[in-house]
Amino acid sequence: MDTIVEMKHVSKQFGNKKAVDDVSLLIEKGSIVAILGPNGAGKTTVISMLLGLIKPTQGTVQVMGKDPRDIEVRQKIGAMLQEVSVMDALKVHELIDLIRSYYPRPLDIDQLTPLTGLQDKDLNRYANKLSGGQKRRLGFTLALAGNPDLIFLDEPTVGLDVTARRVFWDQVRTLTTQGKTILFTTHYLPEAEDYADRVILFDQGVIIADGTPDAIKSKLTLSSVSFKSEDSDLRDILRKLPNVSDVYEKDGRIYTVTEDTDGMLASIFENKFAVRDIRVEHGRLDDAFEQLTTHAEIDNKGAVKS
Ligand SMILES: Nc1ncnc2c1ncn2[C@@H]1O[C@H](COP(=O)(O)OP(=O)(O)OP(=O)(O)O)[C@@H](O)[C@H]1O
Repeated sequence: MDTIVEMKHVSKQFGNKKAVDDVSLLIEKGSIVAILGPNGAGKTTVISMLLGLIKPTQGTVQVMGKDPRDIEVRQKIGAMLQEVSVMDALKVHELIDLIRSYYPRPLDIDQLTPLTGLQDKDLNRYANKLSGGQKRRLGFTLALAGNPDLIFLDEPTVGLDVTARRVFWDQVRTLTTQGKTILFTTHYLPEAEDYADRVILFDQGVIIADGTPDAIKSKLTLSSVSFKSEDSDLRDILRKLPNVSDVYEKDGRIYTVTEDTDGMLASIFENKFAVRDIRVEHGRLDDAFEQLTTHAEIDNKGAVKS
């Protein structure tokens, strides 16, 4: 594996608060990694350490084999943070040129705009006059301006409509084919599910799940095949089928819980069960996330409260 980011036993303490607690991780070059977690989980603290903005209290952080504060590393990193702090007195093209000037081998503006969807007509406008969506595109443009190898995107699609989101993620995918690595945060989990190669889920300063979205879902969520049927004996027959772990009825539908939805469909057709309106449902990353981050409180009588 070609490693671009390495954290070894990293902790960050703010006063009494341990925001990050003994985190170790490696990130592979060319991957798209989603850093997820509920509010206060430690995501921003981790990213700030990777960007070299704050120092760990303990442990080591290396980006491209060096300290992230090293100038050579900084010149290979681009970041799109939540609020683009747009300088009022500058026009869009001036702002882009300013950021380009910090980097040794920046992209030209006409290479950048097709990548980020910023329109030529926006280049001459004052940055603070742009709409929310245009500001996100400008933020993305500034993150890519220096032609970085490692790109941080903090909630990059907030305020973008559905089409703009899709175009955005298609462009991100294109960047990884050029060997670039993407680290992003989002509270919009379907986006992580659809576009991340890997999800790292933080909670209370530690990593509580790490893997492909499919691996995390299959470990934590259930799949089902459901249908409508008037056959009153069917539920008992279904319970006896191999791979069916539960059968229940909800809103006029019979649900069979199974890891093998294809096998379940085959059984329905082979046995000619009198069913209609068949649906196959797989658990979503949201379900896994909720399951992992809902902290059950135990009261003093030993009962678990969610
Ligand atoms: N500069 C700071 N001083 C004191 N406490 C801090 C500081 N920065 C973060 N914290 C605390 O550390 C914990 C982790 O914060 P962090 O901002 O990393 O979480 P997050 O996962 O990014 O949350 P969010 O999704 O709300 O942005 C929180 O309890 C936060 O209050």
